[in-house]
Formats: sequence, C-alpha cells, structure tokens
Amino acid sequence: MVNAAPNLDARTHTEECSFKRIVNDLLELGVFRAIDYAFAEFVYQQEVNLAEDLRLQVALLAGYVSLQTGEQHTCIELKELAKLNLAGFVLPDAEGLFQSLQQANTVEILASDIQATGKYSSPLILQNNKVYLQRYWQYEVNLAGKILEMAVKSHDLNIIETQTLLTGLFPKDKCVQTEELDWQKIAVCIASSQKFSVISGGPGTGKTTTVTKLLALLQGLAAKQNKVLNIQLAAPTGKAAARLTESIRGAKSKLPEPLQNHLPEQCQTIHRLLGALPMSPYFKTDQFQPLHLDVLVLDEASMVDLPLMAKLFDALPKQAQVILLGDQDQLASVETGSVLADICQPYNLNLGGDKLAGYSPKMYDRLSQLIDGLSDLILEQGVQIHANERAVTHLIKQEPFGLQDNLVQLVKSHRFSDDSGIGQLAKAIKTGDVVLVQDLLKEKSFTDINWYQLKQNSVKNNQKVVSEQILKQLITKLLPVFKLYLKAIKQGDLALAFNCLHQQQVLCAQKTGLWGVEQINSLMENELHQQGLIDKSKDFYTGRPVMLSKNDHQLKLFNGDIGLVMPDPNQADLIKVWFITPEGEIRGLLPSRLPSHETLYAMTIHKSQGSEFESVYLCLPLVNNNYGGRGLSRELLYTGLTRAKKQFYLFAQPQALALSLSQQCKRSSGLAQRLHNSKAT
Ligand SMILES: Nc1ncnc2c1ncn2[C@@H]1O[C@H](COP(=O)(O)OP(=O)(O)OP(=O)(O)O)[C@@H](O)[C@H]1O
Repeated sequence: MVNAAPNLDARTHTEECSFKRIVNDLLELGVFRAIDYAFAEFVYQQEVNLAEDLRLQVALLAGYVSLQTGEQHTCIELKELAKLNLAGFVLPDAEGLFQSLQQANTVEILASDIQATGKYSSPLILQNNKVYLQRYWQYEVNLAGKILEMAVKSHDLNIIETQTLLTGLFPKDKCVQTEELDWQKIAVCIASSQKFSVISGGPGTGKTTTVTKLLALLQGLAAKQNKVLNIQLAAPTGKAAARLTESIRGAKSKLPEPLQNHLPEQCQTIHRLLGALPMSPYFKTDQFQPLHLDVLVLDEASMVDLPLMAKLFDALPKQAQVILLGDQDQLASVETGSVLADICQPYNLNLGGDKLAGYSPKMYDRLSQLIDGLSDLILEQGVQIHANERAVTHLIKQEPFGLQDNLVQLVKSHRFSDDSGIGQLAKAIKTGDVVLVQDLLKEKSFTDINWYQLKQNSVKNNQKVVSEQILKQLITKLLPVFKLYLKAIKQGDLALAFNCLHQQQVLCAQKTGLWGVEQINSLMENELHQQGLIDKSKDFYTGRPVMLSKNDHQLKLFNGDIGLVMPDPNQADLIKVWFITPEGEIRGLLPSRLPSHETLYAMTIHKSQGSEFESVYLCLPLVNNNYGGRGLSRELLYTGLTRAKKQFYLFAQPQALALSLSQQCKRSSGLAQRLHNSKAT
C-alpha cells in the first residue's frame, strides 16, 4: 500500500539535504561504498510518495542491504537492521521497519512459502523477515527450487546388479566384519540412487575414493543396459580441478580393471564447463542451452558462491544426476553466500533426536537391501551406530523431510590416524574449544603440531621484539627447503624444484601488515639475497616462485597455478617462468606473457583452499590496540590447518588464537531454511 501522496511541492529542500548529508557521511566514514550510496539514492528517488521519515528509512535500509551483499551476505535479517544507527539516523525496531517497508514501492513483501515462483521487478524483496536485493533472492530461490526438485527424484536400482558391483568395489564388507558402519559404502549406496547428493567430509576422509567407486557403480549399472554415461568432473578453480584430476586417477588405478571402464579422469573448472563468455557474467550454457551430461561431480563445493552455483544448476539438463563433494567446515566462498554449509546445515545443528539426523524409511530399507548385515547391526547397537559420527549417528524411521536422504558425511580420516595431532586439532578447532586447542598444541606427544607463541605485551618482552625474534626463527626453519629448491633450479631439475614447493608453505591470515604475506615474502627474499642465493635486484630473478592471481583460458593457466623462474635450458640468457600441467607437461613462458601474479614464499589462507602441502606454517597477525582481530575465524584456522599433510606449525599469540576460535564466519542467507524446512513430496 502506498501512502496518500504528500504535497510534493511542499517537500523542502532541507529534507533532500538531510538524505544527502547522511549518505555522504556514510560514504566518508567508509561505511557505504559508492555502489551502496548509488543504490540508496536510487531507492530514495523512487520513493517520492513516502513521508520523508519513511523515505529515509527505506533508502538507507536499501543502501545497507547493498553493503551487506558486498560483505558476502545473501540477505539481512530485519532484526539486525532494527535500531541501527546510520550516521545519526536511527532505524526503528523490526516491527516498525516492517510497517515502513509495507508502504514502500521498491520492496516486494512475499509470503514465506513461495519457492521458485514469480519474477519481481522491485529492487528489494522481503521474505521470512529477511531483506534481499532482488537478484540474490532470485539466485537463492532458483537454486533451492532446483535442488529440492532433484532431491526428491530417486531411481530404482536393480538390487542384484548393484549388490554384485558393490561387492567388487568394497571387497571386504567392513560393515559386518568390523561392526562399524562403512560410511563410504553407505555414501555410494545413497548417492547412486539419488539425483542430488552431497558427500561431505574433512581432508583424507575418502571423498574422492568414494566418488570414484560411485561412478564405477553408475557406469557398471549403465553398461548392463548397453549405455555409457556422460560423466563430467568440475571444480571451482584450476588448482582444485588439477588436484581432482590427479586424485581421481590415483583412486581409479586402485579399482579392479573391469570397473575402471569409462571413468573420467579430466576435471575442468565450472567456468570452462559452462562456457564463460568474455566480459559477461553469463555463460554459453543455461536453462535454454543446457549442458550435455548425465552425471556431474562438483569438487570443493564449499568454494562455490551462490550466483555461480545457481547458474550451474540452471544449466543442468533434466536427467542430470549431481554429486557435490566438499568440506562444509572450511572457509565459505570468496563471493556471496555459503552454499555448501547451508546445504549441510543439519550436521552443524545440535541434533539430539532432530528429524534431519536420520534417513527416511524408504532409504533405510534400500540401504538394508544393499548392505548385508546392516539391519542386524542397527538392531544390535540401537540408534547410536557410530559413536564418533558427528551428526548422522542414527538411521531412524521418519517422515521424509528436506534433504534428509541426500546428505552423507564422512568423518573417519584415512590420512590422519587417531593419534595424529593434526587430526585431533582439526576436530577441536571445529568445536571452538580454546582450552582443548591450546592443550593439544602444547602437548609434547604430538610431534606433528607445533606452536610458536607470540607473547602478550610485557615490560621485558615487548611484543614487537618478541615477534621479530620469532619471525627470524620462521625464516630459519624455511631456509633448508628453499636452499634445496634453489639448488634444484640451478641444476635445471624442475621436477625436484616443484616438489620442494609442495614440501612447505607459509600461510598467512592477512596479505599486509605484521605476519602478513608481503612481510614474509620480503623477509625471505632479503635472507636469500643476503646469502647470495638469489639476486633480488631483478624482477624475474632465477628462483623466484610465483602464483597466478588470474585465469588465462587461452594460455590454459589458472588462478592459483604455481610457477618458477629459471633460464631456458636451451638458451641460458632467456629467462622463463615454468609451470607443470596436471598432465605432467612442462611449459615455459616469457615473463611478459605472464598473467597477473604474486611472489610465493607465503600465500594467504584464502588462496590456499584446494591445495595441500607436506608442512604448513600458519601465521596469525598480532592482535593489539590497532588490530582487533577482524577477519580471523574458526573456519580460517581450520582451512589453514587442514592444508597440512604431515607437519603443522602455528605462529600466533594465545589471544589471536582464542579470537579465531571464538569468531565464526556466518553468512546471512535463507537457503538453509528453504532447503531443510520443506517437506519432501
Ligand atoms: N576406506 C579406505 N581405506 C583405506 N584407505 C583409504 C580409504 N579411503 C580412502 N583411503 C586413502 O586415504 C587417502 C585420502 O583419500 P581421498 O583422496 O579419497 O580423500 P579425500 O577426502 O578426497 O581427500 P582430500 O579431498 O582431503 O584430498 C588416499 O590415499 C586413499 O587411498
């Protein structure tokens, strides 16, 4: 409903000035970005019929929603906007805001049960007490609609044929032999019959192994009908795609030969799969020109943002089966949303008896048919089958609900044993238990985790001096591998040089400042220069390791690819930057052709997503009066730690560690609610 039109002529110049004053202040204070300012102004101009106070409320709220979207939130809760002070203008409480928005032209208020219906032209949408920019509401609704549509589709498996193939893939039936559920086998059984499934789990829990067996099963079943499935593998970054290519090859080679038939090996980026268009947010494929595939496996799904995931699902053909792989505890995507965490939200709730914790009777029956001895095991052990499983601890008969039958979480790490410090620490970080995390780090019996404590302020040990001393220790620890690396380059042994770069990696929470990437890069360069091992006066000096920060599809080089500078063995005066492709091909490029890049003695934790190293040196910035810990989070720490395969070194103040554990990277979104509160039909 629109307000009775006020006398527009009577609107005073002072009122316009008041809006301008507030948005200018917000811009100057660095609260609003130019785009938030412009959006607030646009809404203000549209709402000429509103009384001035309401007009200001709606326009400032619009600017603030735009700002939140820039902070990667999909929407903002009305209650978070309530009483917000924007440069002296205080928004009303949630009820007052709702009433104001009801009168606005620029806001569409929707009932809570609307899923993927309707297109709205108003710039803002209010639904379930959340305010969205229209475009993000559309992405969220489209994606939820597609996922729910797929989630209820299951196909009937031929039980005998499936059992035979499962026996080949899982020769020892651990379910019965060890009286412990083999969740990898359960994951294969669940994902094989569902059009949509998610296999989530931490590092080394066997996601790739499981999905390779799943694909072998699907191809095996298709072969019985003289069909070959078109299976595509995709990942959000070139680096992650290369890693999946490598690990799926490894997992495939471990399968019995007949089961390896028609298994894909090559993984591509989502952008390449969808067909990126130059200078456009759109792709060659969409709902009108869908992808040609039967099965899509998407790895590192936690890195995929809402708009891209929505576009990917939009481009899926009707018959497609989709399997998402990822670790929902990792950092969310760099851009808007936290899609995987929202899909896996049931695992993050305190589930005691929650409906979402179990599978439906239909799924339970199917699993019992496919896995010998499963029913007996469940009867014997009651509902608490696997005490260590975090959430999917019981298979109880319930009504179908949301994504109940589509999620599997693998928790047993095959990379870290129970007595490994990295494994224990990863579990403790996820709970945010500061005392436990500190105890584990101080525990001498774990030789794979080490903590270099930056002391709190003290009279004798001033923070800066202590920090500098420990920085020197870090550089000293890194030196042996870098010396080996530079020796390998001198000998022209590229394979060994790249191997050295995978041996160790410094990961920083921040790019700039103390303990940031730039500082460590510069210290390392200085040290190597002083020791006469490099000549840092040249930009592209022999031995400089670099990491690309942009994709170059023509050159087939991707953001995150690692290269090193070395003279061409056939022409010593020609300096090139060398890369090794996932296929093992060595490529040398003139520095002038190199896409945007950075020096790589250290990288940010964000950039390390999708990579792993033998040893990880994780650096947290100093928390003090100038820096209060913004950007530190539990997910950041977990992501950094889980990049380490063998050794983990933490360089942090206790205060910075505690702050990281206490802060969680929460993104406002309505996706989880749409997915999990809907009753399956
Ligand atoms: N059931 C199992 N029994 C023994 N070893 C296993 C099992 N599952 C996986 N592994 C081994 O554990 C290692 C990690 O497995 P895989 O690569 O499948 O895990 P992942 O979850 O994909 O790991 P990440 O994504 O962290 O690289 C591999 O060496 C694999 O061979």
